[in-house]
Amino acid sequence: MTQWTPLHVKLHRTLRQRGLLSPGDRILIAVSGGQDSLCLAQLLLDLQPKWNWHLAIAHCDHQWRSDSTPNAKYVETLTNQWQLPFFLQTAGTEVPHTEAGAREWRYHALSATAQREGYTTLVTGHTLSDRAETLLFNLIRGTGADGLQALSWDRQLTPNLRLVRPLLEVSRQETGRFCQQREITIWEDATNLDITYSRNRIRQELLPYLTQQFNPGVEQHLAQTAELLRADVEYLETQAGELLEQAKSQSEPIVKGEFTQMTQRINRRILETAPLALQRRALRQLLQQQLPKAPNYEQVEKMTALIQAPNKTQTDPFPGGATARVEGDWIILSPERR
Ligand SMILES: Nc1ncnc2c1ncn2[C@@H]1O[C@H](COP(=O)(O)OP(=O)(O)OP(=O)(O)O)[C@@H](O)[C@H]1O
Repeated sequence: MTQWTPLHVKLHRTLRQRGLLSPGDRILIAVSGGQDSLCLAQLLLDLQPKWNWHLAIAHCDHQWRSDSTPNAKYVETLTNQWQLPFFLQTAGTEVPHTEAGAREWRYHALSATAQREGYTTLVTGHTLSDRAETLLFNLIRGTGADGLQALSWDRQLTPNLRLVRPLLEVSRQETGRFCQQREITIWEDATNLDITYSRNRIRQELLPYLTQQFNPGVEQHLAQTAELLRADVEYLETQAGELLEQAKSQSEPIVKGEFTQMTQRINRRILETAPLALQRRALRQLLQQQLPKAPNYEQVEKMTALIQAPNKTQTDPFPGGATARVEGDWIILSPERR
């Protein structure tokens, strides 16, 4: 059996303490060929005899880079050496050549493979370094605590499939060192070096600058901040959900075409007594439930202002045409302008 390193011990402990994986789980590992996901695959393989998992590897070929086919072949060869099942998904021409478009297709393809092949957990190689970068990226674009806590340990993707990120306490430096020690060849993704992407500039320029000029532990500290915010956000979201339920009264269904849309009546007097943080979150949850697109900062602020606004105040239409207005003690959100 492979000699356990401190990294094996750390991962084993994280998995147990956080209840991320269970013995006997059927786990699909998303492997790009980069150092993080290769490190994850090798670590899980080393831990497998203790946990009795059923492991398999999935790779998504975006057909985007000129080396994408040999990249996929390389992951397949390694998988064969590891004697694990291998699943490849190749993108068609319809997949947009943007980071966001590629990501969306990838999660969709990975989920579809997992469900088809009967895997109940999908794991990715996101690290502490990704968490720090995501926090900075979202901070610069403007976000509340929700954006800063980005990258959770686990999330239900569908009723039968959970996404788990076991390496969120491991840095990119550690995954690099591990691959070197184990002599695992890393497939270098040339687009990672392209600093025209803001994410790469954060990785290549901003974080090294902050580390040298401000604090050598900045990456770790940012990741810890993300972890603290995660628990805060979870708590606040639960409280806001309860507040919203209290403030909601009868809903009046309106039949419109083949769709049934809801007019929501929200009691302002109940919202008024709650702290501003919960008022905002409760109304954002309401807008999320009712609008076709996630509401932005201004839209949530407009709704929140209605709590104290004079009677008959009305908002401009939200995307999709819904408007909100004040009637006495109530905020009324209706699917269309009156
Ligand atoms: N082509 C791929 N095939 C399979 N898995 C992949 C692929 N690309 C990325 N992954 C998985 O996603 C993890 C994160 O990769 P990366 O940071 O490049 O993506 P990202 O777009 O920033 O991810 P996310 O949007 O989910 O934060 C990898 O460690 C790996 O597990």
